Amino acid sequence: MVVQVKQNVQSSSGKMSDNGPQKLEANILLLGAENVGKSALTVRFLTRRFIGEYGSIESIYNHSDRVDGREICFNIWDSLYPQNCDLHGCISEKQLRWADGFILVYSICDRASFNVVRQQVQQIRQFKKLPSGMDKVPIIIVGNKRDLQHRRTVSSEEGRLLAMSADCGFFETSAAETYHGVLLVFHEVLDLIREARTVKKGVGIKGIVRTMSAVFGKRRNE
Ligand SMILES: Nc1nc2c(ncn2[C@@H]2O[C@H](COP(=O)(O)OP(=O)(O)OP(=O)(O)O)[C@@H](O)[C@H]2O)c(=O)[nH]1
Repeated sequence: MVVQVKQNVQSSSGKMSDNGPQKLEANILLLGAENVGKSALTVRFLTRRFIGEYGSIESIYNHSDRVDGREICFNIWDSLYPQNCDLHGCISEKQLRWADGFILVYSICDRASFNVVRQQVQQIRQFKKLPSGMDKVPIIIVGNKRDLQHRRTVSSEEGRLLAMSADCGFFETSAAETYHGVLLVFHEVLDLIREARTVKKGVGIKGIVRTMSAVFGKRRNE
């Protein structure tokens, strides 16, 4: 598999890290069947543009931006759906290891692509090894090509139900029509990654509950 690395604005190590309050680095993997708009969503997010044709090249893009006053380095892997699937289904072990968060894309006009997303959610939930302390992998499901309502074969309801049942975020959008909708998708996956990392560090809700229990428990024993 050839993965082309494109430097966009600033380079990075490709590994999720949190270097103090200034910089957060997040690896985001786009998955889904062929032709659903993975590249269109990625390019829209990176350049604000929809250029129509993207070719079939697998790329990892590095892009730095400020979100909520904090510098974020996005590493975005725009994948190709493989011809042959391996032990872990159609997501490689390398991809599973690399990603901090996943965007699973289908086309609202292509039921087969919706079924691919259904399988890929299961594969991620089954095979992605969670770093200790993290309780779930951040996943967003995206129904793309919302502008093609007249060709719709997957209802919004079905998309939402799948996302709910698999505990994922859900958006319907159109890479062709809206930059803002696409921005929301990437910011949401970033939020989920940040949340997961906070829980991992033990300062999330569970961590606070544990700390309070420890304090009050100790007082009771004094
Ligand atoms: N109408 C419409 N067309 C779209 C949209 N997003 C992508 N397309 C078109 O769908 C086709 C496939 O888009 P890509 O972004 O190359 O899809 P992909 O999932 O990266 O495809 P592979 O590289 O084969 O994996 C292109 O002709 C795009 O112009 C959208 O939101 N609306």
